[in-house]
Amino acid sequence: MDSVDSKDAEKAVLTKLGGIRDRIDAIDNQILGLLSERAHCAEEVGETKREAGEKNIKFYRPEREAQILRRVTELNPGPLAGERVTAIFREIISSCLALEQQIKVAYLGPAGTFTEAAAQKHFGQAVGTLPFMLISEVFREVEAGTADYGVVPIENSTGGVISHTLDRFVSSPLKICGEIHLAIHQNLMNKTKDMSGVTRIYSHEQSLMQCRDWLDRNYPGVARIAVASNAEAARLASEDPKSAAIAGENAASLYDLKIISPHIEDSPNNVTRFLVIGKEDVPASGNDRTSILISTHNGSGALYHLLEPLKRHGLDMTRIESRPAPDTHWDYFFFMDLNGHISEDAMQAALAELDDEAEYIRVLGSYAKAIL
Ligand SMILES: C=C(O[C@@H]1C=C(C(=O)O)C=C[C@H]1O)C(=O)O
Repeated sequence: MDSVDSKDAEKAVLTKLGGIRDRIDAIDNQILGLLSERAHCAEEVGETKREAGEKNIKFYRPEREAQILRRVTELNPGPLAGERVTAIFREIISSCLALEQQIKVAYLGPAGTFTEAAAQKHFGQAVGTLPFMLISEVFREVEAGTADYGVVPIENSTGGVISHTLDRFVSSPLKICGEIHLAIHQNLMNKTKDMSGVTRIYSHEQSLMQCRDWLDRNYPGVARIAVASNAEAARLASEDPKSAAIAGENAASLYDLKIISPHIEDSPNNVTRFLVIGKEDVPASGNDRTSILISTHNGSGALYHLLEPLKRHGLDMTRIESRPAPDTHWDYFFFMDLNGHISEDAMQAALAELDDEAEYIRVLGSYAKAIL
C-alpha cells in the first residue's frame, strides 16, 4: 500500500469511529435522561413512604432490589455478562436509594478487606460504610442503631464456617436481612515485586488456609504469619520490604503494593458467603432462604426429630451447623438454612412442629438468596 492509500484507509477508519462515537454520545444522552427519570421515581417512592407515616419507614427494600436484579439479569440480551449488568444496576439502585435515605452499613474492617468488597457489592457505592475491627462490634453497632445494617462473613467454601458470627446470633436479637456471595481471589503482593529477600508472608488465617498448597509449592521456606485481617497483612507488608502479604486487590491498591502472583487460591471456586444483619423482617422476594437457630435436649434421635418434619413438609435444608451452647442448660445449638420464606405455608407448618419438638427455636431471618 502506498502512503496515499494508507492515509485514505486511516481516514476511513476515523470516519467510521466518529460515526459510532456519535451514536454512543446519543445513547449516553438517552441513558442520562432515563437515569434522571428513574431517580425522580425513587424520590417519589421516598415521599410516598414518608407520607404513609409509618413509625419505622423502610426505605431500603432488599426483596424489591433482588427482584429488580433478577429481572434485568434474565432480560439481559448481551453482550454484557449478567454479572456486569447486575453490578451496573446495583449502582443505579444504590444511588436512587441514597436520594430517599442515606443508610449506614457497618462491616468487618479494616478498609480493604473482602467484607468491605462484599458490602460494596451488595449495597453499591452510594451508601456510607463504617469499618469495625471485630465481628461482635459490627453486631453491637447495628443493635445500638449507630449503623442501619451490618455485613459479616459466615462461611468460606474452603475454610469452612466462621464460628464467631454463628455464636453472636445466639445472644443477638438481630435478623438476617440478606446474603452475599463473593468470589475470593487471593494475591501475593509486596512493595517491590521482588520476593528474593522476603522472609515472612502475612495474611488472615483463613486466607493462608485457602492458599496452603500454593504456598507449599512456591514458598515452602518462608514463614507464614496469621494476622487480624488481610488488610492488616497488606499494611504490615507496606512497612517492611522483607515481608509480603496475601490479600485482595482492594488491599493492594489501598497500601500501594504490587501484585507478584494473582489468583493463588487453591480452589478455583473459592467463594465466601456473607450475611447482611439488621433489625427488620424482609418480605418474600420469590427465591428466598430461611435461617433458624434451634436447640434440643441431647437424647437418642433428638436431631432426627428436628429433621423429620422438614422432610415431611418437603423443605430442603441447605446447611446445618452445630455449635456448643454457651451455658450448660442445652448441649448444642443447630444453625439451619432452609430453602423458602417464612411466609410460605409449608415453612410455617414445619416450624410450628419444630416449635413443639425443640427446646428453643428462633427464626434468624428469611431473605433473598444471593444474586450473582
Ligand atoms: C425505590 C424504592 O426504594 C429503594 C430503592 C430501590 C430502587 O432504586 O429501585 C428499590 C428498593 C428500595 O431499596 C422502592 O422501594 O421501590
